[in-house]
Amino acid sequence: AAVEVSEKDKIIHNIMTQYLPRDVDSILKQIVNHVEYTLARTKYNFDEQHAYQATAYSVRDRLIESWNDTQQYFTEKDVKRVYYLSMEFLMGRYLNNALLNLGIESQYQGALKKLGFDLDEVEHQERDPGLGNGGLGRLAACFMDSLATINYPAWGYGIRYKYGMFEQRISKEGYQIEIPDYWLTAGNPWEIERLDVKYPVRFYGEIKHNGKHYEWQGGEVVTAIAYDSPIPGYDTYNTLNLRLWSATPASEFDLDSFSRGDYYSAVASKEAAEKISSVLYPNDATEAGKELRLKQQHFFVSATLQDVVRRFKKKDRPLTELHTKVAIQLNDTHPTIGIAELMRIFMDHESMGWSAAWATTTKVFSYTNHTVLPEALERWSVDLVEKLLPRHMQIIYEINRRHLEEVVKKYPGDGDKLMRMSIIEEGFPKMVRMAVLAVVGSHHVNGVAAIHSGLVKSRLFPDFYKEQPDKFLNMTNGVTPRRWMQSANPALSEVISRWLETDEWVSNYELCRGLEQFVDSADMQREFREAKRTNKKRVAERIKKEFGVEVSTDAMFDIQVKRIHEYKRQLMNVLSIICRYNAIKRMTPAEKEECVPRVCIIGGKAAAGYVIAKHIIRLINGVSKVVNNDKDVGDLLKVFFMTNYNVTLAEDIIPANDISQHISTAGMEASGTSNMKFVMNGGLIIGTMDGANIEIREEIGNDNMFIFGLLEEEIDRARNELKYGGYQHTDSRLQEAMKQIEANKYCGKDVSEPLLKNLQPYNDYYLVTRDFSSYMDAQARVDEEYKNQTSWVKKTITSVARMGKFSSDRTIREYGEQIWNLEATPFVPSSVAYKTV
Ligand SMILES: [N-]=[N+]=N[C@]1([C@H](N)O)O[C@H](CO)[C@@H](O)[C@H](O)[C@H]1O
Repeated sequence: AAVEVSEKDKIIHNIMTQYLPRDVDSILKQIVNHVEYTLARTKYNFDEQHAYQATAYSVRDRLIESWNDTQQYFTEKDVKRVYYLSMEFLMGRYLNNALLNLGIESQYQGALKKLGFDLDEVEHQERDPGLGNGGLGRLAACFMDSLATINYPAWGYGIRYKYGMFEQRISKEGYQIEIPDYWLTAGNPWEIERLDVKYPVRFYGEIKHNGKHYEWQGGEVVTAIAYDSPIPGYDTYNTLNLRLWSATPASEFDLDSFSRGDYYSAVASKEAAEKISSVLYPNDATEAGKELRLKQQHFFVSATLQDVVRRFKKKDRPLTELHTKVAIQLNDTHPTIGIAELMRIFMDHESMGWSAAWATTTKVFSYTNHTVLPEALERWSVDLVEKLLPRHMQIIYEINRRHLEEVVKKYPGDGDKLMRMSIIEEGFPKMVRMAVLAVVGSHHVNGVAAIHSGLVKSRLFPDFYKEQPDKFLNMTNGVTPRRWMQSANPALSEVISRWLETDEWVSNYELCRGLEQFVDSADMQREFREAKRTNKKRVAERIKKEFGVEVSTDAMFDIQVKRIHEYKRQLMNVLSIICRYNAIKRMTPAEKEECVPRVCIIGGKAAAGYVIAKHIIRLINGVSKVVNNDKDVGDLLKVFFMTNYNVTLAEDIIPANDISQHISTAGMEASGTSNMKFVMNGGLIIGTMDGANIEIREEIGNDNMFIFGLLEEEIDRARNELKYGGYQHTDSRLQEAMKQIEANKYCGKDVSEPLLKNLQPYNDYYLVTRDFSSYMDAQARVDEEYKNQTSWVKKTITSVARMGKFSSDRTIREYGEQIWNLEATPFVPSSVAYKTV
């Protein structure tokens, strides 16, 4: 049917009809325009930082165009949207990713060149927004890129922390120091402050019943303000929205206290409000358990749900149909309070009855678990929830009462099952198990790799799995090939595109299988090696600059970068480095000839309060100092702890890997995602049968990986053997290394003692001593294999070719088909209301 076009539309339509032109000269004008009109600087005098800002604003203009059209198109098509709720979004730098996804990098290169700037240098001006801890936060970012690229209607919702992940510095003694990361010093051109999008969020207070429904009154109210960032898809017009909330005081100023002359509390309430979104809790895979953390969770979830319900209600239809247009994914238990919050909104604001409210709520939410580590499973004391969120505690009690009623009906008298399946953990104090609430309130629950999803069913929620097996799914993680290959590794990406004669693999990774037919081609092998050498050279220069040490790019670059955590066993890595060092010290010149030189790179942050993890960093720096200054060793072994590991550093060093380490105690790394990035960037893995390592091995083949160590099902027995003296390691290399540590060869007693204590059989919970010999055998296999560079490069080519499963596009398609039931909705500029290309 013809679309009714108002006069106003006709006028609007005839201005700004075209998308911003993409030629170099137009882009140059747009950049200089922003220097003048946005940065208010003269076009004759602006430096690299200003050039970055102006470039960012001009790219943002383009994103805003397709962003507005995409949202309008989704509204016009009345599509179902998924809302990804996450306390963390580790986005990394925006500029280069936006230029590549818009397919406009070379034009910007040309325009900036004409202005006397180098695009690479300009991109380095950008701060890396560290709004996340590690894998979980970065996964959310990769997912946003894939959601946009495969044209799924989606929004990301989170918190706009003023202080992101702390900046890590290393003292001259080798200890980690945490520096607050105020990342907004130069502002953020990639966000739009939405002063018109704000919601009240309440805390504390009391509950009244007004005869019709409950009312939550009193307490504290803060205002959530929205900050929107456009998320461009690759090679599509679709541009999604990431909405991050920032807390401000409900009333700008508490005039009453002020007029009472109580100036301090007038300001205090302002600060208290802003504190809610001020800092990210730096814990990875461990819960914070602090009141402010729960406040942060309720803050962003309440604002989000109010926003989602407002959007749904734009069209006149019953809220009992919310699930037909809205899917909400809980990124771990952090947003789980949302289940009680949606019930509150439905019943207290929308007058829905309990059953209708619950029926709709459980059709809206689905939950992803990211770890089985007991210390990471969030539990809040009932007292705290009752104090902070009294209405929610009421609702949680009622959810639990009705839930357990069903359990009792089916298993009368089975008190243990009741206890295991209860959202409330009895005891002093009583606790609310957020993971159980998430399972009870969700229509689907998934783990993030096959082995992990198995443990979620068998170890975390066996009773629930027994009742509803179909509720439990596996969604193996993935990473976006845009940032982690095309942007981070142009050298290798260029080789792949040339041999495949297309760069479509960037949005359809399965096409890379086509590389396998060339695996025996000397030319392809040479080009893969040259790309690797280019990346190793860049990292060698970085090491020279940062540590003043020359490294040879003929050496094998051995990299382990991830959060420092005992289960990730960086300690086992540094112990093997000490053994390698001792072995080299004993080598004859002839043996040294045969020895494969290694550059060992380790990096990662330890949570601020995680003492043992910080000790491990101190030991690594101690070993690095001794080894790197030992003339006997020379180029055969170099060790570096790369400071302040974050997304930008990962993009720089991952392409330079020959071998990367993913050596967690089996059953403890839910998935891992850096393992995928390393192999996609032409390296091989030494690892345990844990997390996604297992599926990577299935996809690329056992010959292309160096697997070692106990299997998950062997762990409990091994722990008991160690604990009760059934097993004592006899590895003389390990004993020698531990003796040296005890002698404080690499660090002081403050560090050596606690670390050695944890290696004692009864204490070695992470089985470092138990897996050590098998690990060293695998390391010896790596050395042997690396000597044959042709076979090595063939393994890397085969591996790159077979990594299609680990593109986050595959992961998101599975979520879309099996959990969210979404339609890909590519925006096609057609109807009158839209611009034309
Ligand atoms: N929390 N948490 N979980 C993790 C990571 N630490 O962020 O989530 C990541 C993303 O799912 C996993 O890859 C990783 O194994 C797991 O430990």
